Amino acid sequence: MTAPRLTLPSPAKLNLMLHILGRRDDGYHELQTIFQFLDYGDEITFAVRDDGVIRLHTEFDGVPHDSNLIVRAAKKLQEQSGCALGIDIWIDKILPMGGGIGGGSSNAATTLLGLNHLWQLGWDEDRLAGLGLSLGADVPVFVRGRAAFAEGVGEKLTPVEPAEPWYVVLVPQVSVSTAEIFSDPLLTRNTPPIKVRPVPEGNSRNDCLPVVARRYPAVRNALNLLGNFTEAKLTGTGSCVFGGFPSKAEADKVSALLTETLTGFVAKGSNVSMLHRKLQSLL
Ligand SMILES: C[C@](O)(CO)[C@H](O)COP(=O)(O)OP(=O)(O)OC[C@H]1O[C@@H](n2ccc(N)nc2=O)[C@H](O)[C@@H]1O
Ligand SMILES: Nc1ncnc2c1ncn2[C@@H]1O[C@H](COP(=O)(O)OP(=O)(O)OP(=O)(O)O)[C@@H](O)[C@H]1O
Repeated sequence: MTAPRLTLPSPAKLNLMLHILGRRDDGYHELQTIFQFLDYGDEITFAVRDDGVIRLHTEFDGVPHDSNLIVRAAKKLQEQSGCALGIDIWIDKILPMGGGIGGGSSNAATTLLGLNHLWQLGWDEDRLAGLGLSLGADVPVFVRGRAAFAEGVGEKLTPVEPAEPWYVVLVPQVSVSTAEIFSDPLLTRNTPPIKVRPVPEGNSRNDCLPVVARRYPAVRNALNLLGNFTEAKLTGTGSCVFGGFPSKAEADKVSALLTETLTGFVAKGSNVSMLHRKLQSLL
């Protein structure tokens, strides 16, 4: 008998602002950032196996099977929970890699939440977010599924409720290495912490932008083009660039003009991840 399949969303995120406060002894940077989700992302399908084998059936260019964050997340959860079950996994991948919209981190979080459900582990969110952090700084926010003001390396999360506009997201055809941007000597690393909550208006800067724009002409070009219509921002360390619009019609109009020469998409901002909305509907 074939096992039933469960398909779950794996949404993208945007960093609505990103300040770098300093560098820790382990080389990681202390940040303040606001994460919001997009109603746009990959879809991951799971089917439980009873032989303990973990197998991702979809191949990724340049990412070996055992290095894929989906497989690493599944293996860690299996090891730490002592679960004897395995899993077959397929992914419909639409999120660009190295785009700053968190595709790999989101895939890891969807895997953790999906397997917790299918393997009936009963882990709570704190424990899943803790395991997630060991896979990447952006994984915990995807595990928790609420738009958040993040501190530390991105793991200290306070829920926030920014406006939920329609975004035009441009995807310059370059993959930006997060590690490379964080090691650039010219990176601003001394922005004073914001101590007031909620974060006051006028703090929407991304400290990575000058370094990324200098290194990647394609990102600079996307910022300039979108900047003709709205405030154009960089998410994470890029490469993606985004701007908000009050309606889908306006976002579609600008997107149609820009995607004649650039790749991009339109998506709604969301303060609750579509993964969590789907999981809630299963209970
Ligand atoms: C820049 C952001 O995208 C903002 O959301 C994230 O903080 C990056 O999160 P991520 O892709 O999950 O990052 P990780 O896979 O943990 O780290 C990639 C590399 O970026 C650097 N890194 C990352 C996060 C951070 N707070 N400080 C860093 O210095 C480190 O060199 C690390 O080796
Ligand atoms: N399932 C996965 N999806 C995407 N990338 C993965 C995955 N597993 C491993 N990777 C590796 O992780 C790298 C970063 O991918 P990711 O899509 O998370 O980048 P990103 O959007 O810039 O993320 P972030 O905003 O978290 O920095 C990829 O270049 C790839 O080598």
